[in-house]
Amino acid sequence: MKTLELAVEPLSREAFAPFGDVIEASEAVRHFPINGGNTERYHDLASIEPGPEGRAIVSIFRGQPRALPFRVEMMERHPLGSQAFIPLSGRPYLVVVAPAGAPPAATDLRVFLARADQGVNYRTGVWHHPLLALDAVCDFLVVDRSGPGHNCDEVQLDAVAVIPTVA
Ligand SMILES: NC(=O)N[C@@H](O)C(=O)O
Ligand code: NI
Repeated sequence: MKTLELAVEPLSREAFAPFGDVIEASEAVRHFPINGGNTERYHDLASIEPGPEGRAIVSIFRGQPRALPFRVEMMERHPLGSQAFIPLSGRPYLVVVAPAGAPPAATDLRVFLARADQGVNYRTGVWHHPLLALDAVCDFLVVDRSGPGHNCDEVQLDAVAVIPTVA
């Protein structure tokens, strides 16, 4: 099968906007002091979409590290709800996405390197690769949907998309 190498981009709110939200305490988001000034609230960072008859739930995913270079051969989507990952283990991780809609070709994929202080929220239906932890076993807080209906579609890619070793 054909292979292609993917470029790895730094994760930013702007670059990730077609796919969902970046969850980070950035000066670019609305923030304000609470608790008498003891605490700063970085407000309303992600749109959690529990979908029809759904309920937003909080889980922890404990991911085994992926070896690089990594061969992306499949993608998935959640057609009924959003899915957010917030890193808990102080390490960077990889995010692979493609726009919602028709199943992606390997050339449609975008790869982002997320810092340990950045979470992501995949908008409903956005294609993504399952969790890609790096370097060590890492925990992630996950906010996604529980409810009736089929909420995970998987597709095999038309080519193998290789994520190179990142610095
Ligand atoms: N299957 C599952 O809950 N995990 C995936 O959705 C994922 O994006 O990691
Ligand atoms: Ni998922």
